[in-house]
Amino acid sequence: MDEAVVIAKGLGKSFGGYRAVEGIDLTIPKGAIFGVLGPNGAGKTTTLRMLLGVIDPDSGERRLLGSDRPRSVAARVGYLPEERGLYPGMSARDAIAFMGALRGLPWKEGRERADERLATLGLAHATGEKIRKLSKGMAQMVQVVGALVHDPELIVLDEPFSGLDPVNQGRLENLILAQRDRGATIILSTHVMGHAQRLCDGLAIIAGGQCRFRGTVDEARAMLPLGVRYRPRLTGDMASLAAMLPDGAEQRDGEWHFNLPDDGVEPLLTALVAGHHGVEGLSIERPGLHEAFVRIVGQSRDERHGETRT
Ligand SMILES: Nc1ncnc2c1ncn2[C@@H]1O[C@H](COP(=O)(O)OP(=O)(O)OP(=O)(O)O)[C@@H](O)[C@H]1O
Repeated sequence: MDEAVVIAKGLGKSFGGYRAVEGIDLTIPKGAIFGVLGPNGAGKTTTLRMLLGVIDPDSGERRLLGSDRPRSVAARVGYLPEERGLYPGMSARDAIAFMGALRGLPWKEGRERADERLATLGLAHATGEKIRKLSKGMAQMVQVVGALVHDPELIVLDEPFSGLDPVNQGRLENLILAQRDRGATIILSTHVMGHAQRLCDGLAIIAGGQCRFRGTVDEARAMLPLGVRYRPRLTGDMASLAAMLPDGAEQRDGEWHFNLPDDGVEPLLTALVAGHHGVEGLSIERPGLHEAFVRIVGQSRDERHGETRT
């Protein structure tokens, strides 16, 4: 069996007296799209930087592509850092070729790939433009293409969707899926659950510097009970309607939302119909990753309540 592309055990890092990351364990198999999710300040970027060897952990160990010296395998890695930046005077084509050259790709090959890959993304018009003339989102797409131009085995994208319009977000999702299809492993950090739900084979949710969940999207969603959305046909006496619904039921936009009762929805429906509230709409749904994320992160906030940063 192939060794996992990334193995981290007990990674931790302090800045001054502040423990930004503590005890992160990760195993990311070859060919996976792996999401590192978490709210602002959770420790995502710090974790990615430790995995890549941009900074060293002060506790724990990591192996990247079989090496415990991540920088020694940098040519096999593509990295989009959180801080974006390209030379403004370069054309998009040359900026991409330059990033490839830094990772060992011959200049001519880099320029050819730049043209070809921007065209595949529907961005052929950008290739001869100077970076300073591109919009922020377009420059970011160029930087993503540059990070991948040498066909790395491992791709690490820190918040790759931030600042992109919906069309470019869709292009980037397709690009990430195409990279997995060619056999690359992708790690991406985000706090936008929609992207993670569509793309990720596995994920870690980090909050307060610690890993709060590791598993698949479906496993995260299965942590919450099924949800019911109920729209009454006749609203009538709201107090009597609300009294029939399970504890915690909330009304939003004319619909009631609550957890599926243990005995199912049938006894409740019978009571609602008998109580002259009727049923105009009813659905039973698995909660999304968004709800699971809010629950997991909320719990970790409650646990850390009262801690202060020194
Ligand atoms: N070089 C540094 N010096 C001091 N504190 C730092 C440094 N880098 C990160 N931190 C702190 O460590 C914590 C984690 O930061 P990090 O950037 O890893 O979070 P993040 O999850 O990537 O957040 P965001 O989603 O906002 O980018 C934060 O409290 C941050 O202020």
